[in-house]
Amino acid sequence: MADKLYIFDTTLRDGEQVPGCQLNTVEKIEVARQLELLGVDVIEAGFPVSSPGDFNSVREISKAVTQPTVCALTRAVEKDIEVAADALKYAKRGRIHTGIGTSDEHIRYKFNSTREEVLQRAVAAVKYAKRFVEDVEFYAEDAGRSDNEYLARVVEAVIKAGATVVNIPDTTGYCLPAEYAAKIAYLMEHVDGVHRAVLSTHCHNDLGMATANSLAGIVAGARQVECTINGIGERAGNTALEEVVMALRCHKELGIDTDIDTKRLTSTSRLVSSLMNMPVQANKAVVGRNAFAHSSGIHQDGVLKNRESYEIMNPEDVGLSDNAIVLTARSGRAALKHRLEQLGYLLEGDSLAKAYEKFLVLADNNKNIQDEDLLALVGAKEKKDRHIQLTYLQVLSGTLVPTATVRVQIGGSEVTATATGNGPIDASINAIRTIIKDKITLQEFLIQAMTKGSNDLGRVHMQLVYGKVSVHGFAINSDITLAAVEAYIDGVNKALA
Ligand SMILES: CC(=O)SCCNC(=O)CCNC(=O)[C@H](O)C(C)(C)COP(=O)(O)OP(=O)(O)OC[C@H]1O[C@@H](n2cnc3c(N)ncnc32)[C@H](O)[C@@H]1OP(=O)(O)O
Ligand SMILES: CC(C)C(=O)C(=O)O
Repeated sequence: MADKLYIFDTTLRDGEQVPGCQLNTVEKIEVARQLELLGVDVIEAGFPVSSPGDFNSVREISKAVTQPTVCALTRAVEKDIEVAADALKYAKRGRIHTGIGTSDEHIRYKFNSTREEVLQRAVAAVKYAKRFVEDVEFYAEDAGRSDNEYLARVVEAVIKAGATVVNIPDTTGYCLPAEYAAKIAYLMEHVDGVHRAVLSTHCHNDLGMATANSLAGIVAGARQVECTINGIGERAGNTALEEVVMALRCHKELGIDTDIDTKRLTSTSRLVSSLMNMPVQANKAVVGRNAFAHSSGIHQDGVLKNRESYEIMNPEDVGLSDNAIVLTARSGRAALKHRLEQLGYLLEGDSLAKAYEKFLVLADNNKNIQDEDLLALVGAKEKKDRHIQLTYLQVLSGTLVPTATVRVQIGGSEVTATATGNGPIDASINAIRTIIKDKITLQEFLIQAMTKGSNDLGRVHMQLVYGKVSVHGFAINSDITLAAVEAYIDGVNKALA
């Protein structure tokens, strides 16, 4: 049985500190609900004293989610703690996250204070927060640069004062993984009563080591990780939730796991990216556009022979339908053959070699090779020359028996058929089946919105089987019934050809 790592998501607090990423309450609730579905343990919903808007967001999120703990950030200041407690009033499980800087840089310059005074303020803040909630997390800001001996004294004192979780932030993203691991190990070893609280990591990415540092801290004994979706956060960002979660799934030998439903990682990443207007870089680990895209011939050949040749994660596990074989001038014959097969063209030997020669000329001059380019390359018939063409479609659907009337041009004459089904697409396909007598089975059917919004284009992909031939039909239309019928007819044409 793996040890549980608690996932503390701070997308709505530290992530939202990014300029331009501010969300309104409705948007924050949407993200919080998605985080709940994703299975995070704690949602840090905001810093209530900072503005009436943030106060309101924390209060509304407290009402909107039931499973995760809702957490509110404060300084080691009584007023902050009172306001946070008020904002958390409706939370089923509320946590106050209070703290103060413990590095000499913070103590000297930010607070013009002394180590002893800061220690006393830390203890007082935890004790004060305990008056309002049972679950109090303490953060030792800039712990990454804090002296370990002093840090251990602070951690011990706040645990004694009732802290349930103690956060050891590498606020400036300064630490090296071994250094951060040694810090957590030092605390695990030298703090009396350390097992009465959970140690937490909160690593920033200033040197690109946030995930590595978090994992190092986890291996050394921390059992909560503070992270954000897509790694957004102050400056260079925070630890990316998806990276830690998938690293632990890939490295089961560590014996540590989370309750995250990884199949929701991609959709959560896209939601946060679009609401926060923060594009995800194409090569971002786990959720970037290219994270499962293979574009060079040797890799494509390897993946087509066996996915595991170049993939350590299954794309389905992070919520993608499949990996992507992207055709470029660096692709080889295996990838071209594979894509053409998907389009319904089986090329071998000489014909594949000829098509590949033409493909390379095309790819050297075009960054994006479209399916239409490939079809032209193999001399596929234009749509208007296809054996079967749709000329008319009418569907009735709603609270009645879905019915479709379909008219097609087939071998020079027009034929009309009407059928019912359990929905408009089923009815339309049943009508086509009464016209085309050949036994063609629908193996797979996928409808995808191309971007978002109710006026979006729908892309339909159907896999059809005719005897031993398996073909793929595609179509795009803002009317998804029409797109489905066109995709079916596209597949039928390929199968019969
Ligand atoms: C590492 C982090 O991410 S911490 C979280 C960062 N997030 C934010 O700062 C967003 C929300 N912040 C705010 O809205 C405002 O800064 C407020 C409401 C908290 C404070 O606003 P102001 O009262 O105008 O203070 P201002 O922001 O100018 O300065 C911060 C003050 O808090 C003090 N302070 C900073 N951190 C702490 C702390 N953990 N505990 C106690 N006092 C602190 C500073 O020393 C400074 O005090 P001073 O004015 O006596 O020198
Ligand atoms: C407030 C704390 C947890 C923080 O964000 C940091 O230290 O980076």
